[in-house]
Amino acid sequence: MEDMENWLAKANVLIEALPYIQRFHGKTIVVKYGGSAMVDHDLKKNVIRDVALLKLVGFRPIIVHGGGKEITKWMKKVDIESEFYKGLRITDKPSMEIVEMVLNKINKGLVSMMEKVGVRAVGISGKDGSVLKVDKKLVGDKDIGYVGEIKEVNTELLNTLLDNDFVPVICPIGSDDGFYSYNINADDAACAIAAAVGAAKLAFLTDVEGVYADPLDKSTLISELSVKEAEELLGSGNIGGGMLPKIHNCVDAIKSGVSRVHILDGRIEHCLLLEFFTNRGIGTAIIGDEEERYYEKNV
Ligand SMILES: Nc1ncnc2c1ncn2[C@@H]1O[C@H](COP(=O)(O)OP(=O)(O)O)[C@@H](O)[C@H]1O
Ligand SMILES: CC(=O)N[C@@H](CCC(=O)OP(=O)(O)O)C(=O)O
Repeated sequence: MEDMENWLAKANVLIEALPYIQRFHGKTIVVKYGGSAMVDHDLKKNVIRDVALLKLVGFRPIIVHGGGKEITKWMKKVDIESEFYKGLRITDKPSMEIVEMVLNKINKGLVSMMEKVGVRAVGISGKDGSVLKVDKKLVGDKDIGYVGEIKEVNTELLNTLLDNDFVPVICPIGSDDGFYSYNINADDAACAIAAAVGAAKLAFLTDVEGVYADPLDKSTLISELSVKEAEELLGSGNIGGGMLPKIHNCVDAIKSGVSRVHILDGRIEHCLLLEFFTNRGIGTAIIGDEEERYYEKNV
């Protein structure tokens, strides 16, 4: 009897997933996998398996990954101190070399994990196929070195990979018109790519439950944020560090036509499956308007 109940519960989980599978079937989705949520190998394996499942039920996933923590670790090994300005790494020439080596290493590691679970993946940087063309980024009038502002996303290679059943795994390095390498914040890269491919959803996996109205008070977790509320929050002084570029990018992504943007806790096992296939909202959803709120609850 108990066995029967267990089986029925499992069947119900699959049935609950049905409308979501229908909604996203054939749609391109972008998963931004942040370095903060990559520290545990088992969790990493789960994230990759979740993306593999999304692929196998007919979605067209693209992974854009970061690796900020790993870069900082390797910089320390060669006695380079990491410095950030408004959440962005100040990147001189020697730092750029480390950034590129570390991100490429992470990239191929993720590809191997994906291939191991039987899903074909291709790892590229934004330099391949000129996917990410950049100009040097200035923050106000501050020069932060070889940091790129994306000016163009070439989707040709991405669409070729997606159409041929590969999962593109992209690390955030781009090139300028002179083909010099630039370090790009991975949230910027994910947002620009999601907008360029017309993604139906952009999910940021990070190492917090979601966005807090007050980062010192965990009870202030926000489950839904409209663009207007997100913009107000950015001006409140309560958003700091890596969350700054993330929320700016969430707002930009919605404004560029990405329907759903989520910030999820990558430390929760299978957070992607929970977000995509169930109606328990986890993390923080950034949404366009009241109608979207209504639609999500009634899907
Ligand atoms: N209001 C806030 N709500 C949630 N996290 C915040 C907030 N302000 C700052 N943060 C910080 O932002 C971090 C997430 O950004 P980041 O470290 O760049 O992650 P990732 O590597 O996933 O991009 C969190 O670990 C948290 O310390
Ligand atoms: C310009 C800039 O800050 N680039 C980032 C690129 C990696 C990244 O964004 O990684 P996370 O997603 O793990 O933060 C950096 O050098 O850390």
